[in-house]
Amino acid sequence: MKRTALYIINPASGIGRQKDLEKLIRKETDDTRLDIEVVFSERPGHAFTLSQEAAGKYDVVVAVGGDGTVNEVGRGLIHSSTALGIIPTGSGNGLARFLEMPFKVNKALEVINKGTIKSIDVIKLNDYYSLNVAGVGFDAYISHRFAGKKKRGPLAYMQLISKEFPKYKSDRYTLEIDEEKLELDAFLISFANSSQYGNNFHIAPQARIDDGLIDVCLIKDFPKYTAPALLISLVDQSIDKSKYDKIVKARKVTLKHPTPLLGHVDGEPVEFGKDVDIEILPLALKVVIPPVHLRQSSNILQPLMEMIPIGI
Ligand SMILES: Nc1ncnc2c1ncn2[C@@H]1O[C@H](COP(=O)(O)OP(=O)(O)OP(=O)(O)O)[C@@H](O)[C@H]1O
Repeated sequence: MKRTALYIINPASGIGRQKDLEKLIRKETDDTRLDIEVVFSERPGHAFTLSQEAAGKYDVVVAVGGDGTVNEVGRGLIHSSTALGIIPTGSGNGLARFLEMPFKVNKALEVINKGTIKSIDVIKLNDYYSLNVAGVGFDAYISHRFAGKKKRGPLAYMQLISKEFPKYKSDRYTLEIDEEKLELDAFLISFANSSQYGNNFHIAPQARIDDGLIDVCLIKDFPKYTAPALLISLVDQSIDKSKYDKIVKARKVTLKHPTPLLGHVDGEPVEFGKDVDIEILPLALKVVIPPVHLRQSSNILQPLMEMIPIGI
């Protein structure tokens, strides 16, 4: 039986390769298997509305964009029969990389034509939903600073990090992780569903997306001179071996702070308030994943290669 798919394109995501995507989607669709419709998100939050309206009506709703778009579209499909598809055209693409989605658009479209469906967990933080990684601390601070900047892409992001890092001071947080109570000075605290932020920076190397658990990553206060080693350990997936890192797997977490917390959810800046209640929603979202021959595990150079606009 033919499946139905709604493509939601975010024209503002990524590094400017969105033009002609609609044509390419129509050209590469196998219309013996799939009936498609294509729409564009018109403003922040619009992809969520479109996706929520489509939940239960289409077999697949495809997010064409980065982690922000994937979050908006995915959030609209939680606990529905409709699966999330991903055509990764953003600048970080954390969930797409974790799921080993191919990054060439024609290959990613083949995944939508042929892919299989798997259920994944979702993390709920107060009224927000994270499909990938959410948190507070330095990464959240950077997401707030990065929002609204005209210069996008991984290089602009790294530039901002190197400018802000020397000035940044760790903060004190109170947590209850399942039954364990904890107070600590942390550089950042991440709540990870997948293993990586995006661009192959792995904050939770052992995370599994369907284990019903949140990987709570506590990066403690560390001397600034150890930053290069920590950065390398994010890339080579060994941050969990650092003495400045503690990772705890949990179902439920409460985070408290004396003043309202700036946070991020899948890289998008949010404001959490003083208390954050975090819980896992096991297997709450269906996702289209690539069949084995289309899986692409990516290396650290790939994000740079994607900036060269050939081969889409
Ligand atoms: N038509 C639009 N105009 C402006 N912004 C939009 C529009 N549609 C969606 N958005 C917003 O664009 C933002 C960025 O999208 P997205 O995260 O997908 O791309 P990215 O930031 O390039 O990728 P990544 O998150 O992988 O780094 C999201 O916050 C989304 O709400």
